[in-house]
Amino acid sequence: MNKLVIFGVGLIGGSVALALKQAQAVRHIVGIGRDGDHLQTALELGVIDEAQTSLASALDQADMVLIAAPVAQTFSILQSIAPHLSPDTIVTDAGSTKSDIVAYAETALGDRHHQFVPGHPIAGAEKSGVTAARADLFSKKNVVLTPFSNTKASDIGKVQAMWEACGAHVIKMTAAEHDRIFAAVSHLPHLLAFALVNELANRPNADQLFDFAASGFRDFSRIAGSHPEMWRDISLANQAALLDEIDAYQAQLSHVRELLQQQDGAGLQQLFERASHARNAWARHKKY
Ligand SMILES: NC(=O)c1ccc[n+]([C@@H]2O[C@H](COP(=O)([O-])OP(=O)(O)OC[C@H]3O[C@@H](n4cnc5c(N)ncnc54)[C@H](O)[C@@H]3O)[C@@H](O)[C@H]2O)c1
Ligand SMILES: O=C(O)C(=O)C[C@]1(C(=O)O)C=C[C@@H](O)C=C1
Repeated sequence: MNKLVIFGVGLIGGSVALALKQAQAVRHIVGIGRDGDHLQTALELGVIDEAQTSLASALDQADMVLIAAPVAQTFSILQSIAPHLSPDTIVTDAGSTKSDIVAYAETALGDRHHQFVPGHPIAGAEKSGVTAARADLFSKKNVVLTPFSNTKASDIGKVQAMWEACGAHVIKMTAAEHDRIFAAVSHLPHLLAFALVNELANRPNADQLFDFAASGFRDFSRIAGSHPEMWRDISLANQAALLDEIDAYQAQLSHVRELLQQQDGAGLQQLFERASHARNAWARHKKY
């Protein structure tokens, strides 16, 4: 690829840039950001080749545009690029939700929405910003694409090739299926971690509790250190699926509470065995 434009050069946008540079899969990367200082850091670190404030200059001769900003920013970013978008430029994104993004693309790009290929790399961290970016972040990780039915196969193929150059494996599904899956295995776990840490932090003896918290707490709560704006946007965008997951989790928690209240050791053991077996099987298979 000759020219890539990245909106949001943070953890994800920066890691894509580093991975593509390492693979020598791009000649020139232009960054556009909300915060000039962050973009300057990205330039100084050599993550991007050019920091731009002019959308017309940035989009001129661009092969691809990657939107890697919090998902609620996507609509205004798409609206701002629409007047400068040439028919040969492919637009994609890295947002953690997809039904909202698909709707944004249809509204903001109108009959040119087929130029947009929605995407989501299933890799990340609780750290944010370009200083946390890594060239190997997507190595052997999944990337989900939820393409429109009227997008050219060759355009989808270019986005797939971009992620494969980052070392990722690409899978396609519908946006609705994507949002249901990630509500269960990503969005709910983040909400639970935020809720637990918030509840403990509000207690009068929070300092004492955190002093004694060890590796169990560390592993459960790591993702509560994640970016608040990013997770606010994800939660609101995937509200319906997330509410269903909260209900299912609350029912399970009530069941555990009942077993405990009844001193039902056999019931608790059976539940813990099932969960432990499933978790260990996942870990063996995934090797994360
Ligand atoms: N962090 C993860 O684990 C992870 C994983 C997969 C996907 N994602 C998704 O990737 C996107 C980026 O997440 P991140 O972790 O890189 O966040 P980040 O905070 O590290 O980076 C986001 C960048 O976007 C910039 N930005 C915000 N609004 C903007 C706007 N209107 N125009 C241009 N730039 C803007 C911010 O200044 C920041 O530099 C989010 O949509 C998130 O849902 C995150
Ligand atoms: O490793 C982490 O910190 C993550 O939260 C990464 C994680 C995930 O839930 O697995 C978070 C959100 C993204 O959309 C994709 C990946």
